[in-house]
Amino acid sequence: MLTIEQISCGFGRQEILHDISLTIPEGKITAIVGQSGCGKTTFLKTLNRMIEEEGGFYKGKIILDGEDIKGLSTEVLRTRIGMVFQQPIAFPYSIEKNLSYVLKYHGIREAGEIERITRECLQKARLYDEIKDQLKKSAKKLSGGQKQRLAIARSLCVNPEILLLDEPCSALDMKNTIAIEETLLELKGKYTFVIVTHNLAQAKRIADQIIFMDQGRVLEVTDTKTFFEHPSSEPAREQIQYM
Ligand SMILES: Nc1ncnc2c1ncn2[C@@H]1O[C@H](COP(=O)(O)OP(=O)(O)OP(=O)(O)O)[C@@H](O)[C@H]1O
Repeated sequence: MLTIEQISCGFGRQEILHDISLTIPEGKITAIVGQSGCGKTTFLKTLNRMIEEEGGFYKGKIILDGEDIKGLSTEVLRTRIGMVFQQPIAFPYSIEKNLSYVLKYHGIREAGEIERITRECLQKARLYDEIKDQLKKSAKKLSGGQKQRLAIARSLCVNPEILLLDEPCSALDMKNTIAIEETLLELKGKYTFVIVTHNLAQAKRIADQIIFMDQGRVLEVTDTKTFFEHPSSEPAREQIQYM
């Protein structure tokens, strides 16, 4: 569903990622792994054209359902390809309003409909049961793990096809990490997830496909079992050895 054809990208005159071609399968979890600085986040930011907002560029084609994403407005693209960041973002509103303002922005005005989607997305992100009596309270009071699940719920409420997640668990404890992993496992099929993680064990637990990057290049794109049992590149073998 998302095809990447000969992508190179970078900042200023410096090319950071070189000649990447691969496919992100629909309804699966793809994990992007590789050493710090190899370009994982840059690759993720290219997929929804955030790289250009940060003064970067990309060459090549990114095809979403047969259509070059350059033909889509940024607003439509970000609705279809959502993003969750490493540092959880909770806006300084109530928990409820963190989602409802996004829905209103997208033209949903009917109170019952807003309430239904808000509840459904908080449930999908495994947050609803914990906070259902505090929906009017400030989202700033949530814990880091709850904020990250709120960010996931907010991304889901515009019904994206793909959700990009950049190290979503790196600041979280094991309990919250597991809640997020279970959320992704439960929702795959309905959504396509692409997750950057420095945690190989996490990639092994949840991913269907692994993209292994090294120094701005993709060295392996393979199913998770093959990657961990028979890595084909020396850098991947080295990293797996130290898991
Ligand atoms: N906005 C930017 N301007 C210039 N160079 C950048 C920018 N963002 C990233 N880079 C460079 O791109 C390279 C890849 O960085 P990136 O953050 O994509 O790697 P990463 O694999 O995600 O690293 P980490 O695992 O540490 O988060 C680095 O050399 C970095 O300095």
